[in-house]
Amino acid sequence: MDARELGLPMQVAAPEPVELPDAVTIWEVGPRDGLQNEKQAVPVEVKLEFLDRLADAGLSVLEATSFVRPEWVPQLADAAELLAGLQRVPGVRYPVLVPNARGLDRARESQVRDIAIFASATETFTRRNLNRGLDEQFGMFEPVVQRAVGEGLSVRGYVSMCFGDPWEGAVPVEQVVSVGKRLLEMGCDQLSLGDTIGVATPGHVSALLRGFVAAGIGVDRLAVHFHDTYGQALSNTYAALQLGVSTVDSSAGGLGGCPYAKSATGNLATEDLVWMLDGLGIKHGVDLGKLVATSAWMAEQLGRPSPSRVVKALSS
Ligand SMILES: CC(C)(COP(=O)([O-])OP(=O)([O-])OC[C@H]1O[C@@H](n2cnc3c(N)ncnc32)[C@H](O)[C@@H]1OP(=O)([O-])[O-])[C@@H](O)C(=O)NCCC(=O)NCCSC(=O)C[C@@](C)(O)CC(=O)[O-]
Repeated sequence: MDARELGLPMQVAAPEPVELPDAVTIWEVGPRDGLQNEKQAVPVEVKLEFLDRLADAGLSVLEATSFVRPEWVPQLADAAELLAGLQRVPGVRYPVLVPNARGLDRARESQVRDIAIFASATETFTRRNLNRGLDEQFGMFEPVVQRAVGEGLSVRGYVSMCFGDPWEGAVPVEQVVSVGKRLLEMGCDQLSLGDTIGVATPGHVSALLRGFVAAGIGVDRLAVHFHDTYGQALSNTYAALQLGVSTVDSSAGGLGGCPYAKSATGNLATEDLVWMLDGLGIKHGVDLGKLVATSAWMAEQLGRPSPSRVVKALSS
């Protein structure tokens, strides 16, 4: 797909910078977003070692897997087996994706404490990813969120296609804010704003975040989730940090992609993020050496090199 035919990237002027946060929570999505699109089966033992090594490297939030319909994402069909074998490290959270009541039942059977629902800002992607219409998705999520909150779970709400959609082109800020607002009103405690196909640029990121703030939603409730298709993930993250966002999603070694958005490539690499945060003096709690060794090991398991610049630079 050539995003320029869709009017992307959208040109939005960058705003005045504000102070950067002192510390950032890295929401590591490698085990879930990173592996969900792998063609070859990844053995559950490899996934477990991946999770253990990421925890040992100091990551405190590890998005472990998804309790989606196994036919839709076969790579994560082993979710229950994975969580049964997981040695949970105290202080580390292991959120999972849950789309519906059946997913929540399965997650609860696996003693999950943190879940994430995943909405889309566009009609087409909602249909492709959830087999539901844009409005219909809320009817699916609402009982899940209500029950999860009632049972004391934390609930994150993803919003996909926040910037551009491969079928619909540029996505208006108001459309994204409206979807995000509904998820927060439902009871989600945090939103993760996804650039699913990696077409955003820093000015567009600022405009979206300002749109949320103007709607009364503080940046403390927002996380950002960038894919690196056009090489903008790190600059986009910097734009979000400038506006006070302090939760950033990334994937060890830059693994990733969405099986229902073919133009989605890997996520922002956690190593690249850590390198930048180190340079800015922002705390994150991660041991970069251990993380790079983990991604180099994972690249061997998958039989291809990591796309992360920092992994390449530090493991050669
Ligand atoms: C939402 C559904 C389930 C609808 O899928 P559906 O086919 O419409 O399912 P249904 O509701 O019609 O149910 C049909 C059958 O599936 C079963 N079923 C139904 N749900 C489940 C479940 N949870 N676990 C196990 N089984 C399930 C259900 O019990 C029933 O079984 P039957 O009664 O016929 O025997 C499907 O579309 C789905 O699983 N979609 C997930 C797609 C996905 O995981 N995409 C990737 C994640 S999103 C992403 O990566 C983006 C993100 C988050 O990273 C941010 C960004 O980058 O933007």
